[in-house]
Formats: sequence, C-alpha cells, structure tokens
Amino acid sequence: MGAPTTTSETAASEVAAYLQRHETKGLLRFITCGSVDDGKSTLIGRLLFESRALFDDQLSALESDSRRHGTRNGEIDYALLLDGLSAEREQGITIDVAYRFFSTDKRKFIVADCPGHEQYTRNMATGASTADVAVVLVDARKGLLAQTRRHSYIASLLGIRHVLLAVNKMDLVGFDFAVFDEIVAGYRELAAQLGIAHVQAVPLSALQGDNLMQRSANTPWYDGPSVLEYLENVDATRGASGIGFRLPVQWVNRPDQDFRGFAGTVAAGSVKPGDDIVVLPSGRRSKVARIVTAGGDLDLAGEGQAVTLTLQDELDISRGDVIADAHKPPQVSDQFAAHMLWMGDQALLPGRPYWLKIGTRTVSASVTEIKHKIDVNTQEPLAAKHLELNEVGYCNLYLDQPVPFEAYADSRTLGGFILIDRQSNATVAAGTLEFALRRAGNIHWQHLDVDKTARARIKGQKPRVLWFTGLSGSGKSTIANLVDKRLHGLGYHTFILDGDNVRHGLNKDLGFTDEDRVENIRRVAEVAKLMADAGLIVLVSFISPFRAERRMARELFAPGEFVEVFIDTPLAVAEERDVKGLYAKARAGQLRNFTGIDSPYEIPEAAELQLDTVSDPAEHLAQRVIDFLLD
Ligand SMILES: Nc1ncnc2c1ncn2[C@@H]1O[C@H](COP(=O)(O)OS(=O)(=O)O)[C@@H](OP(=O)(O)O)[C@H]1O
Ligand SMILES: Nc1ncnc2c1ncn2[C@@H]1O[C@H](COP(=O)(O)OP(=O)(O)O)[C@@H](O)[C@H]1O
Repeated sequence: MGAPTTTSETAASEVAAYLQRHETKGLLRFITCGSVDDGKSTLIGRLLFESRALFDDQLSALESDSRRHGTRNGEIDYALLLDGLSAEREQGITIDVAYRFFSTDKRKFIVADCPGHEQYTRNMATGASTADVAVVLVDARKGLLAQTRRHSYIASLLGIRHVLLAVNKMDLVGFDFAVFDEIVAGYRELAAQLGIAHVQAVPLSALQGDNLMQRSANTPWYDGPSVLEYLENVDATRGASGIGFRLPVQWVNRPDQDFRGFAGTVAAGSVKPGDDIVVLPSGRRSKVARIVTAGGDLDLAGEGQAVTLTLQDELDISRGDVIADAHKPPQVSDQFAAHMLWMGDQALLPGRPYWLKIGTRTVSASVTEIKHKIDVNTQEPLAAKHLELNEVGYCNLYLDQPVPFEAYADSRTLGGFILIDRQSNATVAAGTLEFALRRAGNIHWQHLDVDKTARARIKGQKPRVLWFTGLSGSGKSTIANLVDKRLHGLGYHTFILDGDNVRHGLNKDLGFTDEDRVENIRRVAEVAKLMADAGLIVLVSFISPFRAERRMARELFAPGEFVEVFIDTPLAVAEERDVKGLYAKARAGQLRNFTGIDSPYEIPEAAELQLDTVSDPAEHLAQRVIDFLLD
C-alpha cells in the first residue's frame, strides 16, 4: 500500500514492476455522502492517512491544526484534513466538493467529498456526475434520515449504481447486530425504489477503525468486506451499454492540407480502421481511415480513449458533431423529456432560453413545460411552475437545433447536459435526458410560396419590430401611439401590440409572476414575428422587464429588424404620474408583484434607442423613433 520503499536493497526490477502496476491499475471514482456529524470527514481523512497518501508537510500541518482546532485532545483530527478552509470550519460544514486522490497496491482512487448540508445539493450532484460508487454514511444511532434519501436519490439520478452503505459509529451502539440489520433492511427498500442495483452495507467505526481497512473483531457477526476491501474490489465498470461507437468531436485537427483529423474521447463502443461511420446531425457517411494517437496509430480504440480519427472521404465536420457507428447510429432530436437539478440562484423559468451543453456541443434551449418537481426527500411528484435552487424537476426541453443523443442510462456523456445562464454564464442546471419526444419528428415546416419579402415589397416597406420597453406609466403606449399615427399617415402598414390589450385576449390566462411574464413575452414575440412575416411594421408595447426575454425576442428576427426602444423614465416619475392608480395600490399592498415595487425591471444595456421622457416631450421622442426607422 502507498508509495514503494525505494531503498537500496529493493531490486530495480521490483521497482519497475511496481511502477508498471501503478501505471496500469484501475481508477475508481467515488463520492461520500452524509454530514460531518455522521463521521464522513473522519472516514475519508483516515482512508487517506492510512493509505499513506499524505505528504509530510500536510501531516505536520495537520498535527499543528489538531492542536489548535482539533476536538480530539491533541490527537490527530482526521476531519480537519477535509474541512480544508477555515471559513468552512467556522460554520462547521464543508461547503464545496473537495477532490482527493489516494492509491493502494490495487487501485487508484479519486474521492469527491460531498457536503451534507441541506443547501448544497448542487455540490453533491457535481461530484456524483463522474462517480461510479457512492459511500453513503449513516449514523448508527440515528438511522436513515431525510438526507440519506436525498443523497441516494441524487446519486441514482446521476447514474450511480453501486452504493456502499457505511453504518458508522457502531462502537456507540455496542456493535449491536440488530441495529445494523434494521438500518440495512430499511436502506435496501429505498435502494430498490431508486433502482440502485448494488448495495454493500458495512458496520463501521471510522473513528476507531473497525471494518475500515481490515475487518474488525468487534463485529464477529459480519462476514463482508472492510470499506477499503470493498473499494479495492468492487466491479463498477458499467459494462457495454449496447450502444455502438460514439465519438463527440472535440476539435478538428488540420495542421496542413494533407491531414484532417477529428479529435475526441471515445464515449461508447469501439472503432477500427475500415469501420463504416456516420456523422451526426448531418447524416454524412464515410469509413475510418486511421486511428491516430501520440503513441502511434491504433488498430482498435475503445471507451475512454482519446484519439484522432481520419476518414476516407473529405467530410465537413466540426466541433460538437458526433462520429458514430453507421449501423447503430444514435437518435437525433430537438425535443426531450429530462430530469434537471436546478443550481441557479434565480429560479428556472419555462420559456426562457439558456445555453445547453451536451457532449461537446452547445445549443440554445428552453424548458417548454415543467411536468412536476420531485421532493428530493420523499421522491414524491409535486406540481410546479418554476424550479428553485436545489430542486429537481421532470421537464420537457426544446432545443433550437437537433442534436445526437443517448438516454442518460446508456451514456453519461451523450445523455448528460448542463444549462448555462446566457447573461451570467453560470451553470444553472445539471440534467439527464430520458427520451426524445415523438412530436418533434412529426411537425414539419410548411413551405409558403408567398414569402415575407414578397409580402413586404407589395406594401413598399421593410418589416420591422419596434419593441418599446419600460416601467408601467413610463410612456410606452403614449409614444407608440404617436409613432403609429405618424407612420400610418405616411402610408405604412403597421400594427400595435399593447400589453394591456393582449392580456385581455390571447394572454388572459397570465398574471404577473416571473414565469407568467416570461410566457407573456414569449407569446407576444411569436405573434410579432408572424406579423413581421406578413410584412408589417409592428409596435410592441410591453413592460418586458427581463433582459433574457427581450434578447429571446430579438433573436427571432433578422439583424436590423428588431429595434429595442427603452422608454427611460425613473420610477419616481412613473409613480408620480400613476396614470392608472396602480402604484398607489401596489404601495398600499393591494397589488402584488408590481414592476419597480416588488418585481424587478432590468434596464436595457444596448437598446437601439433610449428615450428620456423627463427631458423631452412625447411628440419629440416619437419623431426620434420615426427618424431612426426611416433613416
Ligand atoms: N403587477 C403588475 N405589474 C406590472 N403591471 C401590471 C401589474 N398588474 C397590472 N398591471 C398592468 O398590466 C400592464 C403590464 O402588462 P405587460 O404585459 O406589459 O407586462 S409584462 O411585460 O408581462 O411585464 C401594465 O400596463 P402599462 O402601465 O401600460 O405598462 C399595468 O397596467
Ligand atoms: N415625455 C413623455 N413621454 C410619454 N409620456 C409622457 C411624457 N411626459 C408625460 N407623459 C405621460 O405619462 C403617461 C404615460 O402613460 P402610458 O403611455 O400609458 O405609459 P405605459 O404605456 O408605459 O404604461 C401619460 O399620461 C403621458 O401623458
């Protein structure tokens, strides 16, 4: 175990053999779930310590830390190894995923230490997404807790099929078999519900070391492996998933005219020179010419290997494409049912576009429907209009272009995705694709002979969307009306979509929650698009308070077609005007979610026009819009 003893009497060949073993020995990634109180940090600290993975300087730091902070009378406190940051220590919780490395003669290990605090489900998901085994810690005195269910659920959601149930603190229950047995029976029931196929339960005292490295004499009734034996021997290989060869292209390697290689890591199956392949989503076919690696060409490459393929034909392939077995290709779709764990500080709002990253591909995506959210403590489905931080939802997703994919159960690489906020670039969700929605393939674009250009030409104008945004009472309707009247007078074909009016008909089912506003704007943007397709100049006058939806609206149109007009009126001025008496009501608490009072307005950052209604009269501002349009 640990580093080889490189003393002079160690034969050189033994060292070579050791290094060889070390090079080729397998890697197991696991996560630990449970709280600091359950003894999680002690367990990992001790595993690391006893496998001699610690460097000397870490050790001496540990000893002095133990004297300062330790809770164990100057003895080494293993928990301090993991609760690395002092801020975390002060809170008494571990707040981030800490990755640790250690090795024994048999295996190398990467352990993701996942915090047990209620709020940090997202950290656990981060660790779980790459792990093969979850070590779930339970305090023998407390038994299974809500967090045990939650952690196990998230582990199963992210594809972990092997659980080591560590029933810790057995010393505090007198190594009583009955206590252990009851906890294990309860857990097996839970595991069956969650579809966790393999559970090994170990009666443990992480603190005293019982059944940690070796089996303990204190549990004569237990004949299973110690924690370390289990970790060293568990076969957590996923086995062939049955899907064919898949290579998500990471980059195209084209050093000169003669060489064109497609580099990536084999996500599933294996490949040989001469194999028939198909490139998706384009559907173009060829055969593998060579499998190139830094160490020379290969005759065969399998899952997990990083390679560069060259093909027999010149195909146009770019990053994000998937090269696949032509006889067993993946499905391609743009609509999915998916589970998502929400990690954003702002709630998930259906209809809002996010970036979706799957494999090596990034596309725009939105949630069309949250079917339900799932209580992570009980796995019960609950009705939901949005998802908050740490909530799990089952959703329908719509992508702006079709992507090749696999069900997550078959491939973590081609079935797992993350969502990224388009403003902040923060990762806001981790998700698993379940299946493609059939309707995607059944709806086709109807070709229209008379197109937008033809319709606009006959009207003698260019279609435009003038998008007026601003607070209630800022002056959107007043200015839009003036612009409309003048354009009409000049013979242009126009139409006004006004929030107050559209909300009486098409959108009468919507209120003023964030999610209803997102849907409100999505629908009106689609209507504006139809009107622009009809060749009209459309004036849209909605508060449209969120940048993300204004951007979504903009992206529906050709460059230059969408003109954002920010009616810039300070809240105090709009409130002073209070044309409809709504501000007074909102201030009196009779109207909830009122923009500017208890619902946000996100000021445009790059509007084509910014109109200051304090310094300029409405007529003047309307003329500026006309001048911009007719310029
Ligand atoms: N809670 C709350 N917040 C904001 N506005 C409210 C609210 N309740 C009713 N109203 C009236 O609805 C009009 C705004 O509707 P919009 O469709 O433009 O709003 S949004 O774009 O979906 O935010 C808005 O019209 P304008 O004053 O013309 O902007 C209000 O008259
Ligand atoms: N410069 C200005 N531009 C637009 N409206 C103004 C201006 N100055 C005062 N107002 C008044 O402010 C009010 C704006 O109301 P409205 O146009 O209904 O706003 P919104 O449609 O944004 O809710 C009107 O009563 C209008 O006469």
